[in-house]
Amino acid sequence: MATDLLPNQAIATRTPPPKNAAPVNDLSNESANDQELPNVQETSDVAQNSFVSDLVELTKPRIVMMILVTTVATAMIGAGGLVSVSALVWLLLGTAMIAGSAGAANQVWERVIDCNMTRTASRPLPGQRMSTATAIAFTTIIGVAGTAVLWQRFGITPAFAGVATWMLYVLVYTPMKTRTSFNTTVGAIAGALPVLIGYTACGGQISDVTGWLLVGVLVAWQYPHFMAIAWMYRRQYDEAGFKMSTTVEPTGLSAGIQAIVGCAVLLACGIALCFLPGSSITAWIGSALVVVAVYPMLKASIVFFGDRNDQKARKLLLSSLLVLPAVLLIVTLRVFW
Ligand code: HEM
Ligand SMILES: CC(C)=CCC/C(C)=C/CC/C(C)=C/COP(=O)(O)OP(=O)(O)O
Repeated sequence: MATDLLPNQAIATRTPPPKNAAPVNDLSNESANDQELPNVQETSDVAQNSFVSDLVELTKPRIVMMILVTTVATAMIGAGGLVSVSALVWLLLGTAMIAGSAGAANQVWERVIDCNMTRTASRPLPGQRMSTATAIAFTTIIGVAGTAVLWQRFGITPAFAGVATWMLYVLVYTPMKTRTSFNTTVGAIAGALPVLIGYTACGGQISDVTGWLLVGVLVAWQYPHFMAIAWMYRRQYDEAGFKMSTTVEPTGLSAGIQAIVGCAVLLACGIALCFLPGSSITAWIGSALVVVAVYPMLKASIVFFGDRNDQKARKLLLSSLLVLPAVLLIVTLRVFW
């Protein structure tokens, strides 16, 4: 079973210790008495550090970090300018806690099926490094805390956007993953709704076209982003019983088309955001920059569509991780031009 790994996976993937593995300081082993045993403090420090790192891993930190990037951009777009440091700190803290809670709840839900994929088997729950009760307590605490921070500091709208995203991702998208490949569309909406947290927290209205165009940017971006991943891990998804575009249509042609269409819609939303404040030379410059920013991902999508292999898919994934921040930077700068 091919197990292409994302760069970080090579580090993150570790096989859980066999159930009957002797404990680290097994004093029944004679030779152990002759060796310098690590002192209790060192052992407990290591255990504490690994527990904390497992809690962080439960939140899907790299996805949360990118969500926070979108939050900073959409907050400034909603504010029509700079946002105070204190507001930004509370906004990022609240969003990170809700997003992390969603990621952790997803891992609680998938703790059994995650054992069936090399990519996810080393996570804290399938890796048996944390109890389900601890994970449930953790996701509840940070989810409630994050919602309270957003509600208290920014009002009910951004808090509601966060709770709605949480529920869509955990209670709708996650169970859909083993039933229909349409789950990706639901997941894309869940992954896009957080932009409304930053946008409405800092002055934007939920009825603004701008906010929904930003949602459109994120929804569109997730297709090239995930179709690359769906191809790279197609065998693992299929063997684990997930329904993804590349498992229900194994040639990958559908995945390639969805990636290209996602790039086209992303271009349209980005250009519309540049022209929304009015047609001007800066709108044309901004639009040209959006085209330049999206081009590498569009090219990678077309190349992947024409020649579907892991190497082309990895290039598409990596381009997606660069294109999103670039497009968000351009549409945010448009606020100041
Ligand atoms: C349909 C929606 C999405 C799906 C199905 C999806 C799926 C995935 C998967 C399976 C990975 C690999 C995770 C791993 O390393 O095991 C990944 C990586 C990543 N995703 Fe997404 N994702 C989606 C949307 C998003 C959104 C909305 C964001 C943030 C705005 C995001 C940011 C990232 C980042 C930064 C990585 C790279 C992490 C790394 O290098 O390991 N994704 N995504
Ligand atoms: C503010 C808030 C509630 C934010 C939450 C939004 C969020 C976590 C979006 C992630 C998007 C997404 C579908 C990730 C893939 O999950 P997956 O289950 O397909 O990934 P996996 O296969 O690696 O578990």
